[in-house]
Amino acid sequence: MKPVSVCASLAEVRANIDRIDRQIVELLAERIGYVKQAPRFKNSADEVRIEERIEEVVSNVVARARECGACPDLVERIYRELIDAHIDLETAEYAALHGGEPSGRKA
Ligand SMILES: C=C(O[C@@H]1C=C(C(=O)O)C=C[C@H]1O)C(=O)O
Repeated sequence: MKPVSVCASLAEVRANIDRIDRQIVELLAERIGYVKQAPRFKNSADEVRIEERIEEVVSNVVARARECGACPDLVERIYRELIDAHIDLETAEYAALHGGEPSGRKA
C-alpha cells in the first residue's frame, strides 16, 4: 500500500481521492468482468447467491483491512453492498445465459 501523504490543501486531498477513485474503478471493471463469468459455471438461479462464499470474501477483505490499518467495519459495509450489487448483475447475466426472468436481490 502507498503511504498516505500529509496534504497541504483541500485541493491536494481531492486530487488524491480522484487519483485513487480512477484506480478503484479500473479494479472494479476487472472484478465485474470475472463476476459476469460466474453464471457459466452455475447450474441454477439459486446458485447465483452463495452465502458461504459471501462470508469468505467479507472475511478476506476485513482481514486485509486490519493489515492495512483501514477501518474494518467500513470495509465490511462497503463490501456487503458491493457484493449485493454484483449479485444483481450476476442474476441478470444468469437469466440472459440460461433464460428466465432475473429474480433480483434477496432481502
Ligand atoms: C461470484 C460469485 O457469485 C456471487 C458473487 C460474489 C462476489 O461478488 O464476490 C460472491 C458470492 C456469490 O454469491 C461466486 O459464487 O463466487
